[in-house]
Amino acid sequence: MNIEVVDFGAAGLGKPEPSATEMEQISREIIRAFRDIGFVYLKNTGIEDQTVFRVMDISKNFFQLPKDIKQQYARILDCEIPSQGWIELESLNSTNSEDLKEVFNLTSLSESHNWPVDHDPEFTRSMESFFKACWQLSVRVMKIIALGLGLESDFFMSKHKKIGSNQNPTTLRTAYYPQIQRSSVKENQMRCGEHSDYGTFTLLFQDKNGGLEVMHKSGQFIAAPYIPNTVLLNIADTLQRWSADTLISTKHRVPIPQADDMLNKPRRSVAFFVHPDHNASLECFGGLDKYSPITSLQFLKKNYGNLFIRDSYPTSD
Ligand SMILES: O=C(O)CCC(=O)C(=O)O
Ligand SMILES: [Fe+2]
Repeated sequence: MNIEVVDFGAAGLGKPEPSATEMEQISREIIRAFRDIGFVYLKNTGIEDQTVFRVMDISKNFFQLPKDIKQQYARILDCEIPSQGWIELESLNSTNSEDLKEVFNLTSLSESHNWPVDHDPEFTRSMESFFKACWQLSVRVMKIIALGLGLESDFFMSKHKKIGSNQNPTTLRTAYYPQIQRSSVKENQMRCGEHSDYGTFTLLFQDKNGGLEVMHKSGQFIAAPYIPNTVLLNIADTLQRWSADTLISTKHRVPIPQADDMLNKPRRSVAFFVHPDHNASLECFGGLDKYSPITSLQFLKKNYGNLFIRDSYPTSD
């Protein structure tokens, strides 16, 4: 019951165009890995640990700023980009206590809204540059998943054209999980409560402390440890519906560590949540008609209305 590791090398960033045979092999392996669990590790993607750890280190400087300064960059739910900004103690699972973490989200590259440029210009630059690297890798992943599902190679790309703008909710999230006092942990509280992601798929990078757990199709949670120089790729809710449940959006969580020495270690992670454009029409592909067509934004508003509270958000063709 392990999460498989797939070698993405031939399609990694900085490599020349992979051959059709190489692309087919990677896509076969990824789709096969998704049969039992909606998570797979990719190695040799062209994004190395060194780059990821640098983003985590620079993020820490932001998280260490006094609360009243971070508050100036807090997420504003009632605005065009409701995901962007700093969030303290978010709850990803409404039945539980809030998560023991703080995060900063970057969604729009074209707006400086909520950006701590004056307090921390290095943070701004490193997040923007990592957003772009993850975006490039995601485009390659989109091609490979399309191929593995027998779709046109630009099938997903054509629905994700506005990443980095206010017309697409794709988000880079840097998260900081502080040290924990066991006595102050509330009942059912976690570092990150059990949930599935909302969008198309997610790229997830953990620090060396690991800690993520993922639900196997048997219902049992299994460890998804840190593996050097890999990224975790997981299917999210929008792609599950779009694929008429062929691909499964897997629940995951980060519990409170059992070992006392791990409680004293802060934990960091960085995630890139890929979403279709707001106005992308999601008709179940492959000739399946399990769910009626819906736009990406309608799907988000229907299922995550607590985040998408406005009547309308920017769209254009
Ligand atoms: O921090 C992690 O490893 C997981 C975070 C996560 O799953 C999320 O923010 O959606
Ligand atoms: Fe998640």
